[in-house]
Amino acid sequence: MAPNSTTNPTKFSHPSFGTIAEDRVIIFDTTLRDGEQSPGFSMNLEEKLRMAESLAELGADVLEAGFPIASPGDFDSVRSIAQRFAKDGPVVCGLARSADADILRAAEAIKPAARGRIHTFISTSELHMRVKLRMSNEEVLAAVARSVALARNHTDDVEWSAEDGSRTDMDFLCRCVEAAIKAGATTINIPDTVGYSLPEDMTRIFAEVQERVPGADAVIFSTHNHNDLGLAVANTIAAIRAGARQVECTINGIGERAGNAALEEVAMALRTRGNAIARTTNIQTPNILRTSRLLATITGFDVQPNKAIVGRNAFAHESGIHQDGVLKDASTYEIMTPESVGWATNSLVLGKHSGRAAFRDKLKALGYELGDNALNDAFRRFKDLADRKKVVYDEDVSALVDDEVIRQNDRVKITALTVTSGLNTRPMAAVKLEIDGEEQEGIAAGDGAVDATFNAIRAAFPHEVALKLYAVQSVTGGTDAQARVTVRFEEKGKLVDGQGADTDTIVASARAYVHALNKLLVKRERTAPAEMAAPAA
Ligand SMILES: CC(=O)SCCNC(=O)CCNC(=O)[C@H](O)C(C)(C)COP(=O)(O)OP(=O)(O)OC[C@H]1O[C@@H](n2cnc3c(N)ncnc32)[C@H](O)[C@@H]1OP(=O)(O)O
Ligand SMILES: CC(C)C(=O)C(=O)O
Repeated sequence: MAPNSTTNPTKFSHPSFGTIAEDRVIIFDTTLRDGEQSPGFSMNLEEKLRMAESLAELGADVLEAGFPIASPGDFDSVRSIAQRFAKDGPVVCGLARSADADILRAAEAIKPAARGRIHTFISTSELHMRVKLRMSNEEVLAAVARSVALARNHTDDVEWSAEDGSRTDMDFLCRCVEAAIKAGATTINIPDTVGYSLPEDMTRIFAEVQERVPGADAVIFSTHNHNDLGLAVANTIAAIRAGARQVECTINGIGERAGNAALEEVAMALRTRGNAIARTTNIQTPNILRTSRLLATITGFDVQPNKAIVGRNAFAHESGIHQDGVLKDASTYEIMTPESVGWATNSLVLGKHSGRAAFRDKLKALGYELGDNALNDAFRRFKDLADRKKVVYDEDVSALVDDEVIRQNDRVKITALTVTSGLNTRPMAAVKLEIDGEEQEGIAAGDGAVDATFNAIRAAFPHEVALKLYAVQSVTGGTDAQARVTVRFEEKGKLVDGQGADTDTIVASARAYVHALNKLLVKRERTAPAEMAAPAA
């Protein structure tokens, strides 16, 4: 049994944290170091400082601020962050290879911090030692002892990592860990550097190392997982359950190649599945979203919409059955509240999979109260629109319902429209109108598709009217946006406006024309009831 497994928790005393509660997991954020190793994600000093501030507010316990030997800029960043947290705040950590120069540079960089850590590492897998380091086992063992001891001369808080630890021979890994502990390491990290492990590998490795290595119960074990197989968070949770007390993670899961375990996912897994995992963090989860967004703004890389916790769709529901469930009780489809991670609310996105419950709810929110028949008519048009349009925005719903409402008592209705137009073709339009219940057809040519359509309407329902205005406006953005068309007629000094909306501008134009025509008929009825609105032929 691992000495600090979930059934036998042990309290730790650590130079930077003192006694650590049995159920506490230390969050080691490496957004500014491993995260920055994502191609294209480099941050300048000012950006790193802003990010460090935000991570501290989020409640990260350790900030790995950079790799000081890598460049003067990296050194300055680590040093500036250490200066920022000179009185209190998170532990500030600098990374170093086992080389003396790396360790001395890291020591100098973290010096101003109230609590500073040197994190030194060396590869322990047979492949890395042979091919990359070209060092023997004994040389690596000596480097472990030497680097940790040197780091301990500069700070009490020293972390040692076995790079490619998860692919390391277990006997050799245990010897290295023992050497690091003997030399004074206070945190031992066993990374899955290339994201190769399965959760059961993590369980085995962490349990075995803690069981076999003398002194293991006096240090904190840490887990650092890459996402090459999409298992970084799963492996992190498995390591925690096998006794790891520190997790290394990044905001939005950024990091070398496919990235690291995402801090927000680990923190929320621990919080949401508290009973099963029995571990907590200091993360102020309502700050998660804004920290994630700050990183996206700084790096210029948004997270994908379906990203857990912080993706645009993480609390959005599009399908009718889910929306209906969420409206009845959000817990039917939400395992955590949106507010708990910083979202203002969840969202019911209207689309072709939505049902009446969500549509009715949206109408209510937009201030419409429709009877059952009107609701059904509007819902039919909404489904038709949703089939043509990827996202149905609030403005689309308003335009659609307004269009429906204004047409309820129309005497003239457009029931069909066919238009042909193009290059070197005379535009032609054919319409079918229903006039007081009777169908009339009209065919006409025109100077363009809209002109032909208006002429065809006049052919089906002869009338003379002065067209004073024709205006098209896009309801939302995108080529699939609805067009909202306004036409204005003038008759005997009186003006009437008509509106029409549709994803097809010509259809919207025809609707607008017919709408204005209906209003004109009503106007005529009012001014000359005896003539009963005969069309002015
Ligand atoms: C798993 C990880 O994420 S480890 C961190 C990875 N991050 C980075 O590499 C980012 C910063 N790196 C850099 O700026 C540069 O690589 C530097 C400054 C560290 C080194 O630059 P250079 O001296 O030009 O060496 P280069 O990068 O070409 O090669 C790395 C050298 O470090 C050696 N090395 C690698 N890891 C270690 C280690 N833990 N301890 C000692 N030496 C190591 C390699 O064997 C190689 O040595 P060699 O040149 O004698 O063959
Ligand atoms: C330096 C170590 C911890 C690392 O980044 C890795 O192994 O992935």
